[in-house]
This record gives sequence, C-alpha cells and structure tokens, in this order.
Amino acid sequence: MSDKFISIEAIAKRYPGADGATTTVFENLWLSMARGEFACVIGHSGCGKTTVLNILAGLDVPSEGAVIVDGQAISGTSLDRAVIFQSHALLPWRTVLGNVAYAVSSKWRSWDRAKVKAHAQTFIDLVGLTGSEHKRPSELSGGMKQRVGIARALSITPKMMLMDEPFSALDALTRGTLQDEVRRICLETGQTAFMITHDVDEAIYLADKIFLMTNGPGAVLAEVVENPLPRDRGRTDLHRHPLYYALRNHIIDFLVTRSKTFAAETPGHDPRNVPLVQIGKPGLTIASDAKPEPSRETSWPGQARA
Ligand SMILES: Nc1ncnc2c1ncn2[C@@H]1O[C@H](COP(=O)(O)OP(=O)(O)OP(=O)(O)O)[C@@H](O)[C@H]1O
Repeated sequence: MSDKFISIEAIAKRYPGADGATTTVFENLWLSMARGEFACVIGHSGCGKTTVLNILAGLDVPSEGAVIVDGQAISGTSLDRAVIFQSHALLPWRTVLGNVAYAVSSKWRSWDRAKVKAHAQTFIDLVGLTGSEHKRPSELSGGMKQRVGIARALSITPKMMLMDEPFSALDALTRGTLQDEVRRICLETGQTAFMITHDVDEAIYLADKIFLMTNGPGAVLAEVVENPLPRDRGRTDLHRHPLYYALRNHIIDFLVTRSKTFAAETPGHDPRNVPLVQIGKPGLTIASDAKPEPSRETSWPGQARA
C-alpha cells in the first residue's frame, strides 16, 4: 500500500445560519487513507459524515481546504470515484444490464456494444445477478437493486468506492450477504473504500481503519482506530478473536460517552495528528479493557449502532 492515496487536508464545511450567523459542521479536518484500504467512518447523526463523503465524491465543495486523490486535488465528480448510496439510484426504465452498461459506456465512450455488454456482464456475475440481466429495477428486491448499484460502481473500475450506509435499508440476511460480497470484491480487486455506517459490527467486519467523529456542530475526527483483526477474518468467528470485544467496547464507549465529551476532555487535540488507536498494543490508553463479554455474542449481527 502506498502512503496517502487519499488526503483530506484542513477541510471545513460551513453553512449560513439564522441571524447572519454561520454554522460550522466541521473545520480543520485532516484524514488520510492508503491505496487498497477499507475505511469506515462512524459518528452520530449530523456530525458531517455524508458531507465528507460528498466532498470526496466531488458532489459538494469544502468551505476551506482541499482533497487530494492519487496526487491530484479533486475538482468535481469523476468516474475515478464511484458512489453507492443507501437508495440505489438506478435508472428505472433500464434493465440490470442497461444500468450497468450505461455506466460502462460513459467511461469508455469508444467501446462498441459487444465490448460494453461483455464488461458489464462480468460485474453482474461478480455480484451474483447472473440470470437477472433483463429485469428492470421494479422487478428486483432491495438487495438485488443494491447489487446492481455495486456492480455499476465496480464496473467503471474506480480508484475508490464511496459508500453512504449502503446496506442500512436491507434485511439482516441480505445485509450480511452483501457485506461478504463487498468485502470479497474489495480484497480481490484491491479497491480503496470509504464507507459510512452506523453499525459498529459492520465496521469491525469490513474496515481496516475506523474513523471516529465527535458530535456536531463543530465535529472533529477524534481517533483513527486500527482494526487488529486479521484481514482474512470470517464473519462467523469474528467474535472469538481475543481483541474483538476490546475493539467493539472501545467504539461503543466512544459513541455513548466520549463523542459528546471529547472537546471538553481533550483540549490539546491536534486535528492534523489524530491519535491512531492500536488496540492490544502495549503503551496504548484505550477507553475499555479487553475483557470479553459473552452475552454480546448473541447480538450479532449489527445490533450496536451509532
Ligand atoms: N444544505 C445545507 N444547509 C444547511 N445545513 C446543512 C445542509 N446540508 C447539511 N447540513 C447540516 O450539516 C450537518 C451534517 O450533515 P450530514 O448529512 O453530513 O451529517 P451525517 O453525519 O451524515 O448525518 P446522518 O448520520 O444523519 O446521515 C447537519 O447538521 C446538517 O443539518
């Protein structure tokens, strides 16, 4: 992995408020990711997660600061940065194949129909929709629609995938299956991924790194938590890892308590040098100890939410 594939540098987002005042959602936010990393951002509603994702996508602009992707400051949207939203945003009059092919032909305008179709089919197969190519969105379940969104995003071979709570509207079983698929695809393709989630267990399963944001307005990136679980982790035995509960407790403690009290309790916080929390490594102060909590094993999947 190369260092700083994505670099968010001192960005702020402000909106005009009532009485001529200004509301600062966040300011002086610094964040970086290496190529091929999977990061999840967790924080309470309104702290600015979607705003950060939209800025990364080029759908929104920061009031201050810059975002550098692969050595270049971004300006506007790009087919290098694919977004998967909670609502799949498919074209209702196009089939599964038509939706994916539309994205493919937008990226490779010189390709003929056969090449576009073959490329689109590869990604439809990858997300397990073989046989549903000619269905329209109205004929698909929520999980299938989300698969089309994932296939469409992956088909343009973006440099990064931006996901805004992509599975939150799905039932637990479908959510689990799609989490498995996104994880497999990202590992296989070396995709760099930035995902917003309210689901602590989803973050632990998917992420290499978890960004913890304090409450807004005036939210800050409080900590970057390194996931100590092995990269080839499996969903069913995740909770047996000796550091699983320490990690989970650390994130939940942050959400329950420290996300509110962080500013008052951490006056010297340097937004440019946000602490990297490495649970289980000596010399680290973490909010919770590493004692396992067997009762929590029954809460899998996805019970702890921001
Ligand atoms: N166009 C706008 N004008 C004024 N304020 C806005 C605008 N868009 C967003 N905000 C405010 O910015 C803040 C951050 O919004 P954002 O959607 O990024 O939060 P979030 O952390 O993604 O929340 P959630 O988890 O609920 O999706 C919120 O307080 C929101 O009200």
